[in-house]
Amino acid sequence: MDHSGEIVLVGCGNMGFALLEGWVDRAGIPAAGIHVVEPGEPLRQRAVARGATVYDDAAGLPAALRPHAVIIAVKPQIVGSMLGAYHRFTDAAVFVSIAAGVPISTFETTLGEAAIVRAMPNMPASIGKGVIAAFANAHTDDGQLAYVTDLLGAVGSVHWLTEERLVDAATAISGSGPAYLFHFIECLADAGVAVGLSAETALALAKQTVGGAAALASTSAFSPAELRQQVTSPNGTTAAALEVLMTEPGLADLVKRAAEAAHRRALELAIPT
Ligand SMILES: NC(=O)C1=CN([C@@H]2O[C@H](COP(=O)(O)OP(=O)(O)OC[C@H]3O[C@@H](n4cnc5c(N)ncnc54)[C@H](OP(=O)(O)O)[C@@H]3O)[C@@H](O)[C@H]2O)C=CC1
Ligand SMILES: O=C(O)[C@@H]1CCC=N1
Repeated sequence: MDHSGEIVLVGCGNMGFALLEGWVDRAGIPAAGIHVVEPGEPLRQRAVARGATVYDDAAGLPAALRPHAVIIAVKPQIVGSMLGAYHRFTDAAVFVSIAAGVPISTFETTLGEAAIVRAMPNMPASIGKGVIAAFANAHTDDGQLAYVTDLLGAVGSVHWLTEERLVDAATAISGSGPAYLFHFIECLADAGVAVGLSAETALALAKQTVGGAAALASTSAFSPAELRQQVTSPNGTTAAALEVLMTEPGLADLVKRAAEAAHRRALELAIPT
């Protein structure tokens, strides 16, 4: 990847900082070229600790700055009101929004015929293991598409989508998905305590089980269903557990309803408050 381009990162909260960490710590993108706009003093300080240049407001950005990319990582509800301050970058930069639900049309209302990408990363980007779904508007040229693919690809695998509405679907699966898995780890650890393990041992076993199973599922030639069958001895312990998890409506229904709720919320976030 060409590391010479400068980046403006707007919002350095949970996900903005995860991207910053991934770019600087894992992908070797020079922190000095990353300009972070973030009102929160402690959050600016942790960005400074990674080597980024920080500002409490867009007005502080240097007049001569011509970034290759402006990353919008603020809450969906405030996107519309803060975009105007970045209009001056539209002639040189591609705008990459990670805001859940906010449609490209909201950006075009303020930015006009700018290059805009709607991307949905997830938290494991902070350790270079993210997955990012993305959709670009028609004003994004091939060079900008390649640049954004490299930039997002530096922190995870990038999947370009053919329709913007699919970004909301991806949000419900991979954007929010890490939280589902973190909750599953909590549940598995609690279950471990219930059958007699110490809290510390139960959490260690639960974390490594989910991490190991995810790594195996990612790298194995077998499908998740085949791997599940390999763990399940006839009339054994796993079969006893899966009878609980897979008897309808079961876990499948619960996960489907959870993802549908996330998807509905993404659609609601498209409507300006
Ligand atoms: N968390 C996640 O795993 C993921 C989040 N996203 C999306 O990323 C975006 C950010 O989410 P998340 O990081 O969790 O939220 P956070 O609230 O942690 O981060 C947003 C940050 O932006 C700051 N901010 C507010 N106004 C401005 C402004 N005008 N200019 C610059 N920064 C500003 C906020 O400060 P303050 O709090 O003081 O207002 C806050 O520190 C959201 O749109 C979300 O949908 C996408 C994928 C995954
Ligand atoms: O919860 C949210 O709305 C954001 C989007 C995906 C993950 N976090």
